[in-house]
Amino acid sequence: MIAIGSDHGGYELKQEIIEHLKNRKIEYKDFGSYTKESCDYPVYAKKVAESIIRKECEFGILICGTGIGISITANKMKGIRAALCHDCFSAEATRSHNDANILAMGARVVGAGHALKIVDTFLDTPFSEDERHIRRIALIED
Ligand SMILES: O=C(CO)[C@H](O)[C@H](O)[C@H](O)COP(=O)(O)O
Repeated sequence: MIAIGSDHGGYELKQEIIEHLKNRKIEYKDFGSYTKESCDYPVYAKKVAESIIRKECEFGILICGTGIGISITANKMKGIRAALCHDCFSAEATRSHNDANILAMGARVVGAGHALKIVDTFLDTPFSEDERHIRRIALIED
């Protein structure tokens, strides 16, 4: 199950990603926002992060205008490793090396076509399970 959330700045891209997840038959839970009305990204970052901490969802996708505010917020929560990615190389590396559990993007930074490729790369790349990466993630958690 994928948790997805955005503020108003990310609302339209969120809806495009939801359509993409439906086409790929990937289950998702939409934590809002549900309109383009101005709202506060920390609210949605918290909802998505909590669903991962509860293990209700395996991964999260968070979108705001830049991806910055929403990823800063998510990373304040223990157990969350939110990666702000605007290219496929970073999306692959953060899954493989950091075992990132949230992908953050900025809808004012990246186009929808590219964003969908980044989503696919993130969701389709496994964690490497390499000892050095496990050690570094444990240091993050400490
Ligand atoms: O937190 C952000 C900046 O890193 C996001 O991009 C927000 O979406 C942005 O600040 C919202 O801006 P707005 O002027 O209220 O639309």
